[in-house]
Amino acid sequence: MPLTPLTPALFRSVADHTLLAPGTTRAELEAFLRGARELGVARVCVSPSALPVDPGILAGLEIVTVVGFPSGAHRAEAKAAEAAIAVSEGAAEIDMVVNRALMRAGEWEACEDEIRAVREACPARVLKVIIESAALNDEQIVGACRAAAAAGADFVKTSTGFDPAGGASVRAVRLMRETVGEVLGVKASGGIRSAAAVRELWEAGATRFGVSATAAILADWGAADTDAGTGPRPGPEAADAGY
Ligand SMILES: O=C[C@H](O)COP(=O)(O)O
Repeated sequence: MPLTPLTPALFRSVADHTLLAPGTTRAELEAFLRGARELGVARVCVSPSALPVDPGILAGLEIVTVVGFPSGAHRAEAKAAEAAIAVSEGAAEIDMVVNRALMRAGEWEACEDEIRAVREACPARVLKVIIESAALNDEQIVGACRAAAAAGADFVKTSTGFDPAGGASVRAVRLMRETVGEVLGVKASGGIRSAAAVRELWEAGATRFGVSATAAILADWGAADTDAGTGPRPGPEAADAGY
């Protein structure tokens, strides 16, 4: 099947517009959410402590949050509890960081158990598994993707954006896509700063993007000349249509 061209409108429907900076104040969060509405994105990714968000301020934006973030070195029960609380406070999607020690040691059963514990804590929500691909070798990336699929995750995600090893790469996205086939989504995140980078990652198999530089990316795209700003936000069907 030919790849759907990634337009700015489609990008807005598959971008998780992100603010995960430690120390973000309530006023900064509100400014970020106002900016998200102006950008016309469908979804925002914020820290769990930012929840719940006043629906008046949220104005229909979907909430993605993170658990075990950013190190992943938390107990599985703690990650599951974080996910359950986030769901009760309005999160539509959960991005969990997997225990890196398990992936580096090839302890795939334990890795799968950890992901399943979070899966069971948020059964009706989209679950993404952050594997911090820049810190793993190919064999570890493949193992982590298989564990995520076996545990019932919806997406594998390249990076937290906070690891010195780096963020999303075309190579990792391609390997992750090859491993999960069309069954899971692949979220590219961390260090994505230009429209060209987004398009390259899309062509490599990414179907979702975690980006804090959303405004700069859209400006870079020349989106102001197309449908930026106050245009209609893509409906849920755009996000559900295999992206
Ligand atoms: O999960 C999303 C990442 O934290 C975003 O990273 P970024 O700030 O480099 O775009």
